[in-house]
Amino acid sequence: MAAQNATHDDRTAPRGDRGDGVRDSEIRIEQAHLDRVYHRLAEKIHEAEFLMDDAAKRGQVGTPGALAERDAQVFRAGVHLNRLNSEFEDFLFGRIDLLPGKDGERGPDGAYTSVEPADDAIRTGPDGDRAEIAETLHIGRIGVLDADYAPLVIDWRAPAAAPFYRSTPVAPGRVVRRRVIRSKGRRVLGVEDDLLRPELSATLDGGALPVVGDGALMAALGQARGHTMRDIVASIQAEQDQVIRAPAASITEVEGGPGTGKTAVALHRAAYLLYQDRRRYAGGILVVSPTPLLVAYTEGVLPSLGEEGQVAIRAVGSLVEGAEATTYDTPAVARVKGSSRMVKVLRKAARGALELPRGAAASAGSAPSPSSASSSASSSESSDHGQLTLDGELEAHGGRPGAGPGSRPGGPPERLRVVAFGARVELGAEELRTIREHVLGGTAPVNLLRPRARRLLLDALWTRSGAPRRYTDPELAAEAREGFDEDISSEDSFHEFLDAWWPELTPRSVLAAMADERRLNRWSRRVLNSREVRQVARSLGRLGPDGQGPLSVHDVALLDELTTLLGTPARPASPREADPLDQLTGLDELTTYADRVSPRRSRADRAERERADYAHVIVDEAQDLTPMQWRMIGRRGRHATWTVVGDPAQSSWSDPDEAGRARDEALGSRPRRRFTLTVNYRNPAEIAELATKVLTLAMPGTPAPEAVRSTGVAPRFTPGADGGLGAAARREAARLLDEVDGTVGVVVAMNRRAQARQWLTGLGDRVVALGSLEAKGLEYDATVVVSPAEIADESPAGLRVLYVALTRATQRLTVVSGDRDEPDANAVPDLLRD
Ligand SMILES: Nc1ncnc2c1ncn2[C@@H]1O[C@H](COP(=O)(O)OP(=O)(O)OP(=O)(O)O)[C@@H](O)[C@H]1O
Repeated sequence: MAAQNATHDDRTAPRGDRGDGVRDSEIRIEQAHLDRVYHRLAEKIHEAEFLMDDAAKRGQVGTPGALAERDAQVFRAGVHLNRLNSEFEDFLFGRIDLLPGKDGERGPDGAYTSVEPADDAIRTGPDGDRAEIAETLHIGRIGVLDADYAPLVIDWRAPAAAPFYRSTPVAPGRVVRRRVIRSKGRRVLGVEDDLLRPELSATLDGGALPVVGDGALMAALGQARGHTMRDIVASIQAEQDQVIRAPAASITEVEGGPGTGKTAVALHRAAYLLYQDRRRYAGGILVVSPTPLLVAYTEGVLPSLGEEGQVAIRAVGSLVEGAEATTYDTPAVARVKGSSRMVKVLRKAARGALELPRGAAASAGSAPSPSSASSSASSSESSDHGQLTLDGELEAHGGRPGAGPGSRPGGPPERLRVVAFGARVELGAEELRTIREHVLGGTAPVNLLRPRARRLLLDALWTRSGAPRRYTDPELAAEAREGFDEDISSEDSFHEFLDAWWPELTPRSVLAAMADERRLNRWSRRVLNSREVRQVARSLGRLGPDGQGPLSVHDVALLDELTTLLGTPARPASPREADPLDQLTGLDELTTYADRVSPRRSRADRAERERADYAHVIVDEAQDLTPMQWRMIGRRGRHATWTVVGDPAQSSWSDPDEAGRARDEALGSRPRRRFTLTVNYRNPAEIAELATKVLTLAMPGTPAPEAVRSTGVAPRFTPGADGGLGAAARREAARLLDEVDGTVGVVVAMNRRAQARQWLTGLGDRVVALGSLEAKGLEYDATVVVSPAEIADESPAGLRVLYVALTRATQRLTVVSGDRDEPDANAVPDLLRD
């Protein structure tokens, strides 16, 4: 739209406004329409309530058929009622006034399908071009038809609503006036118009077409920011609309600089896809976000668009069930853990962990002994010689007296002894090792190899017993073998031996076992250097011997890789919870109303647990994903279509080429459709200009998006040198809190996070302290960026991280410079000078 082509000055007076009289009368017109819509909604709600009531009465009949019918009817009515009620607030937001269409045909939703004006729509004359408005469409969050099935409101995602977003003064199609309606509850508060054919004298119902205000975009951008993102449904711009409505086939890639609406567009696309093909996407849409802060910030957008439940928004550190990252690794450790080199290391660890002391890597058993997992060099892996006899006797040399194999502190048992055919049969350490190596020879997941290992143990015992020599008749031999297997496998002690020798490994325990530097060194030979080994081992020490300690964001991708490498053995399904209705009717397949409309949370929880594969995956801030994270996300979208949004210039990952290869692998060879967003809706031109200096250093030659507005207020620089960073940051945050109505973010280097929270104590909840990596994707009315040099020096991708930090503000930016910034006399850091 017009706003994309020129920087708008917030200080100029609105164009096209013909005074309060016109505005008021236009508001009255829209109010009358909204009243009609509400009236119709009230009728629909009444219908839904009647259905619920009627269905409840039918339930009293008590026959299985009546109950089933009641249930289905209550469900339909309940969903309908919910939908109507939840969309009741502020759902009518747009209107377009159209010229007659070329063919003038109406589509299934009652709207004209043609986009171009009819040939005779515009009459040229000596006083200029004239035309009459042929049709008016109102756009809202859901579609509403009147009693005669004529559209009162068209769903924003319907094809007929597309011109509301797509039309521009350059390509207006049939749209003459595009209006955004602001309403709260039942009251229309305001209207903002864009005139898309300003040269045309258009009439509506015989009178001149009035135009009010200066367009909704500027009104939306000027609003104060809160702690959550708002939807942009009323002011989606043409280039954004193209992404939102792009066909879902294969892979949609979107690039764009800071503030170009990538996150907003990605979320609106999720809502659009569900509208387009609900059946297909009921399989689930996953939105992957870089941080829990961004998840919390964006979570409200989809519910505000009427979509919930089918879309899971997850931080990249929360993608594995039961794991929630709560810490960050240092950049050096993150670099190693995120690299695809870790695949090799983890493969070795997953197999090598079988050799560990029982408590160190197995799921079952008691807490590990002090000499296990995280203990360092002294934790020998084969000091114990526990053995087992099938007559139930355990001989534990070096173990605690009387302890079973599940709690022995040493390594796996080194001898298996059974009594068969009245004689003792034994497999020693060497044979056991040979069998293990043989079984581990393939690539199958370790936990799934246990049945094969068990079989080979039985084979070896059978051979060692001498039975093959005794039974020359194959039929007799087979029979005897069957009995032999049965006898041995039915003994508890054989199971205990197996549990100790081939325990079921858990990803967490294997990861914890990697905290032993010597062990990790062995598993990562020729892959990691000794410094890397030391750093990674030390960071994994945080997990504790049982692996239950806090996880870092990068640990989660390692856990996911281990989950695949280890495999999860099939378990008996847990019985479905008894439903009272089942007992009444015996109709097992019937899902009850209670099931379906039970609190959304439990349904979402269930879905999350069950879903390993999604129908569509949306990746936000894709530039930040490490190769290991791409592998993790790729596993969740093997059969999915994808939308991937990001900005290479904001990447905090140090090796874009390696990440690029992992991304290609995750997305596969399917065709890709690429879009670029070019307009910065967040930062005023003054802030964008400063940030561009860092962009030029970080990624020379990368074009910066064009800022759409200006505030006339330049960024402020202030010194915080000589240990005065905290005082200066606090003072500037307080000043900004006075200057803006909304939020203030104070962005510091990651290692100053805790300190920064202290600095801001007592300033209230409109101000937030953030580490540079946490600022990703967020925005504030005003920001204080503390010591750009500290942020830039923190990692190899530091300049790009600084670029992110500098582009978070919608109104004001203050930069506090520290000693490291080498500020000039005006406190401008070296990095930000021309
Ligand atoms: N068409 C629009 N109408 C109103 N506001 C918009 C529009 N497009 C974007 N915005 C606003 O601009 C801001 C930036 O949007 P968003 O966070 O989606 O950008 P982004 O490209 O993801 O930014 P970054 O890469 O910096 O994280 C948000 O406040 C968003 O609501």
